[in-house]
Amino acid sequence: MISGTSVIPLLTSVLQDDSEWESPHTFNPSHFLDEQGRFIKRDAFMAFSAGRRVCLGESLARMELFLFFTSLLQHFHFSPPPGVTEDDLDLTPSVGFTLNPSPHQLCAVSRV
Ligand code: HEM
Repeated sequence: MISGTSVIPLLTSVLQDDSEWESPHTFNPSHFLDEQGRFIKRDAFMAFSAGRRVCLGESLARMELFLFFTSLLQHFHFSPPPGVTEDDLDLTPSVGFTLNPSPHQLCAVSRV
């Protein structure tokens, strides 16, 4: 490869690799749980890339996401709106520069 060539890694090649993930195209948090429900680290989860150009903000991003979501889940119970079941939810991502969830309505009921 010629020096100075721009390289754009396609992380979907590993993040959606069907030899690595049980259901690579669906939102499935169980990918990160063993049979006992304990967290497992998956080497194929490379959302922050790897090597020399790995994300410099990885630890900050992981800490922020942990604090943000645990704090929400400790304070609220989330559910679909009345009349909608979890099976009715369409979790197909909208495709853009990144994969985003499509807009949903939900109820957040205070736990306290
Ligand atoms: C969920 C959140 C984040 C994700 C998924 C993410 C993902 C990534 C990825 C995949 C790259 C490599 C891009 C490439 O191929 O060159 C990258 C680079 C980078 N990220 Fe993040 N990032 C996140 C949050 C952050 C935060 C919070 C910061 C800083 C506060 C940050 C700072 C950087 C920097 C400076 C680079 C460039 C590193 C380099 O090329 O030397 N990122 N990020």
